Amino acid sequence: MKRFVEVLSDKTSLITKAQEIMVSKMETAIKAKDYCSIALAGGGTPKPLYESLANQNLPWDKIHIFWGDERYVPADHLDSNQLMARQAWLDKVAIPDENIHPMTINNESPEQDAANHERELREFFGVASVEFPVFDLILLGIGDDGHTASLFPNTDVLQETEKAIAVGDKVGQPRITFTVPLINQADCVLFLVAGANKRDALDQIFSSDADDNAYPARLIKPQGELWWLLDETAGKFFKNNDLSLTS
Ligand SMILES: O=C1O[C@H](COP(=O)(O)O)[C@@H](O)[C@H](O)[C@H]1O
Repeated sequence: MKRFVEVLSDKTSLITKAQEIMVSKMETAIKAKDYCSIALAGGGTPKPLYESLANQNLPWDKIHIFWGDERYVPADHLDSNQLMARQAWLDKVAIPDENIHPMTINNESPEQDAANHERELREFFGVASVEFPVFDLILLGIGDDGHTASLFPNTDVLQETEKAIAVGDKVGQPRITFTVPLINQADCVLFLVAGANKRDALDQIFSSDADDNAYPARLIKPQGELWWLLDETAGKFFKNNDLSLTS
């Protein structure tokens, strides 16, 4: 794993840098195999990135979009990660419908919905059940409790070693989520973190001796590149490319 940490002066610079990395990863993947697979994060932080990507002229027919996690709500619900990305970006560009691969919530059972999405994922990548698909790029955020995707602190899903898609648990509410081994198989994982409310969690995530299960973002160690982009308010006490605190 190659790890990079960058503290950007503000949220606009964070989004600009994230877009540069994304576009570069897309170009590399498309050149190598004629398509690119990207998993999106939900929440508020990546929304301006998606809005900015909506204004780019990219080879949309070669870009395949997935989500790293989804709230257990219908696709038209205001909390839906899919809805946010569609409204901010995907509905505004000429990406073919078949290139969009949401975690469909059928409301039968979270386990069934997770298993359905796992099957779709394995079919798309042509990967058998013992292996994990390799994403070109997975975007992630963190919560102020140290969760990432829907991998919440001290929950059973953190121990998952076989499934690629599983059920996360946000204090009793189910969510569908990529598992740690799926994320760690990626060529590139890009964390976007903004806001002073993330500082305490970052301290623990970057600490040499904190508990991985209490701060699940610590479990993310992809075989490829790991990028942490922090805005000034979140990353105030970190030096670029140095995981130790400066004060
Ligand atoms: O619930 C979620 O939260 C995290 C972080 O969201 P943010 O609004 O603080 O950026 C997000 O990465 C995850 O995808 C989402 O479902």
